[in-house]
Amino acid sequence: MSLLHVDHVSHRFGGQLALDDIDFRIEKGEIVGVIGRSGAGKSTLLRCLCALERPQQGRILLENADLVTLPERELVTIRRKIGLVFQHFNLLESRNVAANIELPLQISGASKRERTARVEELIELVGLSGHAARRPSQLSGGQKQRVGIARALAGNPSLLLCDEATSALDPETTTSILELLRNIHRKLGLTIVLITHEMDVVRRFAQRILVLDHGRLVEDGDIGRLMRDGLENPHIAALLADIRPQLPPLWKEHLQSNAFAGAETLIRLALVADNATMPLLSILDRRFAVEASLLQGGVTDLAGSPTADMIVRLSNNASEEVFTFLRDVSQTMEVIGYVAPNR
Ligand SMILES: Nc1ncnc2c1ncn2[C@@H]1O[C@H](COP(=O)(O)OP(=O)(O)OP(=O)(O)O)[C@@H](O)[C@H]1O
Repeated sequence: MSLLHVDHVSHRFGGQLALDDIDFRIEKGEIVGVIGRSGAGKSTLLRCLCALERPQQGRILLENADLVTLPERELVTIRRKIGLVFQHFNLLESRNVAANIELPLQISGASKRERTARVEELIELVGLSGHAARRPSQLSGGQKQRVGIARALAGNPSLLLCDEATSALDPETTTSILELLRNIHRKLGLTIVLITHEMDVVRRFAQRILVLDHGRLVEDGDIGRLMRDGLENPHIAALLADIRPQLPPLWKEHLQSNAFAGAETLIRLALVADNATMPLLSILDRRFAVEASLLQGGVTDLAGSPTADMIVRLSNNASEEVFTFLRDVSQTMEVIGYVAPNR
């Protein structure tokens, strides 16, 4: 039995199909990233997963209980199996750190002794020892999110759902929160679903990725495989666009979209799998006598595999044979434009 089975779920707002026949399973202990651009359906899916929205079609089975058909009073119990971590933390300023973490335990009727012991344990788990008496306003964004995570874990959920949990944080704090989530996963074997629009977060954290696009599930697979094919897969490449090398502004100014006599060509290409580490520039020089210079990019690590992603300038003697070779080694090779020589 899967921990979660989203079984052919569709949901419409008026004429707008927000979720279109979404179907996937999540097994216990998985770390899954759900990614999509704005309007892809991420929030709607999240709301359905925590039974805040009932989809019009399909089933959502959490440990075999169908969130779509359960009566409201039974949903209260089921919702306790889901820990929610929010983008903007949603902490109560009237309560200190310990009391914020304690809140769900109070609501579920745990005894004072149980609550105190659990809160102490959670404060240590999220690295906030010594901060129990502080108010949210006395904490940094990263510390607030640690409180949010501790509160989400208070009731020992089966599933931790993180809704853009790092989107309000700076890159360094994002890294520390992802490390914390990874540690928690290791220690507790918890199942974590991270819903985000940030590909960089997903590629660093998740084991598996689900890509939503216009309400449809367009990719579902092992992150290593998808990242290795990533730049050659249109859905993944579009999501990676933000973290791909960009042409420096100085070059953009002089870029022309049509070729002209004597023009040099600027190309963007990604080399994946075995091609990632090929000495491309020296091959172009030796085999084709084309002078190629790297303007931006290099070899990066995508889910543990080297991937070269770069913008390259080719001298004006690059023939059709050269472009055929480049398309052969990189399916994503594209001409960005043309510049006058000696720029
Ligand atoms: N309450 C609503 N009423 C009408 N349409 C809605 C409602 N909520 C979402 N939609 C529509 O459903 C589609 C999916 O929206 P959703 O908010 O789930 O996307 P998202 O991926 O979370 O986007 P974002 O990253 O911008 O939050 C969008 O076209 C949106 O306009």
